[in-house]
This record gives sequence, structure tokens and C-alpha cells, in this order.
Amino acid sequence: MAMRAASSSPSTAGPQQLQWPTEAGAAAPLRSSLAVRTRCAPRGRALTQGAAASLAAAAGASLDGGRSDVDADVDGDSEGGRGVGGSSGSGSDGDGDGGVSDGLVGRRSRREAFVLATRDEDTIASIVTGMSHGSVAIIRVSGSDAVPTASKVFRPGGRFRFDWQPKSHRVYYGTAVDGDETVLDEVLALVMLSPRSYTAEDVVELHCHGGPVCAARVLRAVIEAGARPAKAGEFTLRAFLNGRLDLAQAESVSELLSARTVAAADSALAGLRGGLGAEVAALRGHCLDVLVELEARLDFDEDLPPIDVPNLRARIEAIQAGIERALRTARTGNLLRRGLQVAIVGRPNVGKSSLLNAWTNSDRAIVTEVAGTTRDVLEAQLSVGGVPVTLLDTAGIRASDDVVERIGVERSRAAASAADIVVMVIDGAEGWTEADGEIYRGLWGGDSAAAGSSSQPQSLPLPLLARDTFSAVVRTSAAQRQGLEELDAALLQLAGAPQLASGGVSWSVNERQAEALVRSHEALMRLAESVSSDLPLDFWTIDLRAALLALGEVSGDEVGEEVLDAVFSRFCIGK
Ligand SMILES: Nc1nc2c(c(=O)[nH]1)N(C=O)[C@@H](CNc1ccc(C(=O)N[C@@H](CCC(=O)O)C(=O)O)cc1)CN2
Ligand SMILES: Nc1nc2c(ncn2[C@@H]2O[C@H](COP(=O)(O)OP(=O)(O)OP(=O)(O)O)[C@@H](O)[C@H]2O)c(=O)[nH]1
Ligand SMILES: [Mg+2]
Repeated sequence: MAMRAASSSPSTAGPQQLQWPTEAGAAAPLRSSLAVRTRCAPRGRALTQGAAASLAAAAGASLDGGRSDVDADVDGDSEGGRGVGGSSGSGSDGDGDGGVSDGLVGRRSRREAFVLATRDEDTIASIVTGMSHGSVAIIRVSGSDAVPTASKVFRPGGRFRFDWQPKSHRVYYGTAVDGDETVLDEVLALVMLSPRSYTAEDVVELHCHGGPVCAARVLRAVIEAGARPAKAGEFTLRAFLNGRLDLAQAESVSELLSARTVAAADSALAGLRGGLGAEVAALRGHCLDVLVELEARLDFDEDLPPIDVPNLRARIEAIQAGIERALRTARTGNLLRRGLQVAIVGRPNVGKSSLLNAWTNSDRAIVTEVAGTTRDVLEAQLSVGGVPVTLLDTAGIRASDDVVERIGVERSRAAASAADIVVMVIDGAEGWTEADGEIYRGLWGGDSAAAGSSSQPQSLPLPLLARDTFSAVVRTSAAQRQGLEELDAALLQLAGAPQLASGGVSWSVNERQAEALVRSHEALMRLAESVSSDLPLDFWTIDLRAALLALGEVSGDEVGEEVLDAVFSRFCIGK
């Protein structure tokens, strides 16, 4: 069997420009660049530079940056608790942010810079667990009225029956009722008072019985009690606006939820711990230092010594090197997030479906000795060294009078052209046949291979043709489950990710972040040019501000509402 990437269009990247490395045609060697070919067009996002610029001045401002740890008591016993009647007001509780260093996320200052992001004070609610399965379903109520709202629905049992003073990080047993005091479910209420909650607002979780009915009924009661249904990503948006997460961390939350492999989850978790945010914060700091020095020269030119240009150049290069380091994670990140589509093609009866079954260790595909068994494209998921792979078994390609089979063959071709990598299966007993040659010419074009191979492929021994055309040739036996590890290795090699298998997965930048990092890098390049061509100082600061702004879009320190909308609308409801 032979394997190659589905596309072979050569790089047209200019030599100077730093390329967005998640796209095909990046400056990387052809083989590996193919692996991260995006299946769909990269989501271009309108990034509001104007809006962000107006925020830049306010960046860093914080109302409650000096929060102190006045309550180190984890389960809240020492607190006085809180009466159910009154609204608490976010942050009024005086709880500290102690213990954050060993948690996944630390607290940062409230994002007062976000004058443009409307901060609504509604108390919101949603079911935050999967809707159909599971024996427990959780409703999260978040906002300054979370406690009074939940109190209209929750009836504590036992010793709290008559006097419920909900304390933070305490769980209470009871029932959920509607407006007529009709019992809807037996529940647990988990109280997390501001700022010690996921959103940093007051949160009450109602843990209901699972299944389609209980949580839906309790949620309706919560809405009737005054909460509004949460929009997709709205809890995490609030966590971000309240300074609990930076934008990169917030994106990691969504990536963690959609991770399909352990490696992908590990990478998202590393992002949630703030790896990228810290890196970008450091780079922004360096940019700011330079900016301050340049602006001082603009303001008090006569009083200051001249700028040390070689030193300035070195500092710009160091920042650029940091950006490049972050960008180098994009390829891995993209692989982990998107995974690879791998189409298995070949003529009928050569063992495509058997290979899919062996590779996924399943009986997913029907296997018979009848040629033309597989009629439609069949998908199966597996993890190859941490990369989520979607395997596509396809109908054997041949000319046919059968309408159904003809449609199947068309779908095989379509699957092959849409896939990131195509595995062509060849019958090891028969070797390369004329029919294989036809399929090969049909999929890869008659003349894209080595000279001579297109006209007389059957006269070429397989290894020679394969060497010229395919990135790897692997001998497998589906029946004996042999050669599968070699197949994994060849796939990872072709995907440009052999190192993933060996563990040590760290954070990685996503497309949005990579795009902003590239813009920042480009601005620094313009800055270097402005310095070299001895342009006036204000040109330098314009470039530097642009670089700073783009970095701020990664961390979320400088973004407009559109970027936030774009990021958080991709979240699922309840996150
Ligand atoms: N029931 C439940 N499980 C969950 C979540 C949740 O919201 N509810 N999570 C949601 O995604 C994740 C955990 N994320 C969380 C992050 C922070 C806090 C929180 O309350 N942090 C406080 C607590 C520290 C303390 O004071 O003890 C803080 O950092 O101030 C809670 C959950 C996974 N499991
Ligand atoms: N000895 C041996 N036989 C195999 C192997 N793989 C598949 N076969 C046999 O080859 C026949 C065809 O296998 P399939 O997996 O259905 O072949 P296919 O390429 O999916 O065929 P179509 O769906 O018709 O295109 C079956 O009888 C399999 O048992 C193998 O590795 N070794
Ligand atoms: Mg088949």
C-alpha cells in the first residue's frame, strides 16, 4: 500500500513574508506542509483595529487589582453566609483569590479596558451538561441575582429547611419547585459566591436528575424566576470579562471540550493554564518598554541621549523570535484541533475495508470476497499518535454499469480529493496492475509522477513507482494485523508530526492567534525597515503600536466586540 498527501501544489510563498503556517504553501518543506492543509477556508475574522485602538489607552486599568485574600477558608465555613433575599453585587463579598497558584487559572484584574464590550448585568442560566445522556444534569445560574433567583426554585431540606443562608462552596440537598410550589425534581444546590466561581460572579448550580425532562423543567422554573437563557459561550465570556481568563485561555476551554484525543486535550489544558497568555504578555511587555523609550524621545528629544539603534534592532529581533517560537506551535495545534482526513482508495477487493477494520480495531466496515462490497464512503475515527484521524473507507474504483456503484465510485474520487492524505491500497499478491495505474492517473494526474510512469505504469516495479510518487510504501496484512505501526509512523511523518507521538504536548496557537501573531511580526518587520531607512521617529512608533495591538488581540487585552463575538459564538451553549 502506498500513501501520499492528497494535494501537491507547490509553495508559492514569497521568500520575505512570514507565512501563516497553518495554510498549505507555507514556507515549510512540501511534504509536511501538505499535512496541515486546511480542509475548509480559514475563518477570516474581522478584527477591529479601530475599536481596539481606542481601548489601548485604557488597557491595564483595573478597578479591583488590589484584591486581597481575606478568606483562606476553602469551604467557606468562616463566612457569615448570605441571606437569600438580597442581591449580593459582584465582588462585594471580599473573597480573596488565594490558592489560585495551584489551580488551573489565576485571577487577573477585571477588564475595565472593555468599554466597548457591553457588560450586561442579567443573571443567566443554562443546562451545562450534555442534554441526552448522563444520570445527573447541571443547571448553572450566574449573575448578581443568582442566589435570590435560585432561591425561588430551590427548597432546602433537612436542617436548612427554615433558614437557608447559602455559603460559598457548599452543597445543599433539597428539591426544585415551580411557582406553584410543585416539586419538579430532587436536587443538590452548589453555591459559589463571587469572585470564587467559574464566571467570577455569584453562581448557583442545581444538580438535577439526568434524562430529557428534569433539567429542562427546572431550567424553565429558573427562567420564570427571573434568569435569562445564557447564550453560547456566555459563561466563559463573563469569566473573560471579569478577568478570570485571558482570551487565549477562554479559547482553550472550547478546545478542551472538542478535543478528540488525549494529546489534543493535553494541549488545550496547557493553554488553559495560561502558557500562551504568559508568552504573549512578556512580548507585549518588551514592546511597551521600547514604545515608552521612543515616545519619551518624541516628547523630550533634547534632554535624552540618542537612541541606541543597534540595541533597538536587537530588541525588535528578540521580540520577533518570540513570535516565531509561538507560531511554530501552529502546525501541531492545527493537527490536534482539526485532525486529519485520510481516504483509503484503490480498486475493488484489494482489502480497503479490511484495512480500515484492522486499523481501527473494529468491524466497522463490511468485508466480503465480492468485488464492489463497499458502496458508500464510510467514516471511522482513531487516534494516530495523538492526532485525531478520520479514516474514510471508499468504494473500489472501477468502471461499472451499475448506477449505484458508479455513484459510489464518484464519491470515492471526491473523498480522495477532499482528504488531507490518501492511502492507496494495492493487492500485495498481484502487485501493481494496469487498473491500479488508471486509478493512480485519475487521482494524481498522468504526468505528475516520475517520467515514464504515466504511460507504462505496469511495466514499473512497484517500489520504483512508489518511490517517485508516494511518500511512503508500507506492507500490511489486515488479516494478521501486521504493518499497522509502520502505517501510523508513515502517516505521522507525512503529517509532519512525528514528535507528537513521543508526548510532551504543550500549548499551541490556533488560527485566530496565528493570524494576529503574523500581523504583529509584520509590523515589527516594518519597524525594522523604518529604523533602517532612518524615517522620522513617529513612523517607528506607528509600527510598534500596530505590533502591540496585534499581540493584544491574542491575549484579549485589546479586542473589540466583534472579535469576542466571533470567538465566543463558536462555543457550545452552557459553556
Ligand atoms: N460542577 C461543576 N464542575 C465543573 C465546573 C463547573 O462549573 N461546575 N467547571 C467549569 O467549567 C470545571 C471546573 N472549573 C472551575 C473553575 C473555577 C471554579 C471556582 O469556583 N474557582 C474558585 C474556587 C477556588 C476556591 O476559592 O476554592 C476560584 O478560583 O476563586 C470552579 C470551577 C469542571 N468541573
Ligand atoms: N490474505 C489477506 N486477505 C485479505 C487482506 N485484506 C483483505 N483480504 C481479503 O480480501 C477480500 C476483500 O476485502 P475487502 O476488505 O472487502 O476489500 P475492499 O477493497 O474493501 O473491496 P471493495 O469494498 O469491494 O472495494 C476479503 O475476502 C478479505 O478477507 C489481507 O491483508 N490479507
Ligand atoms: Mg470495501
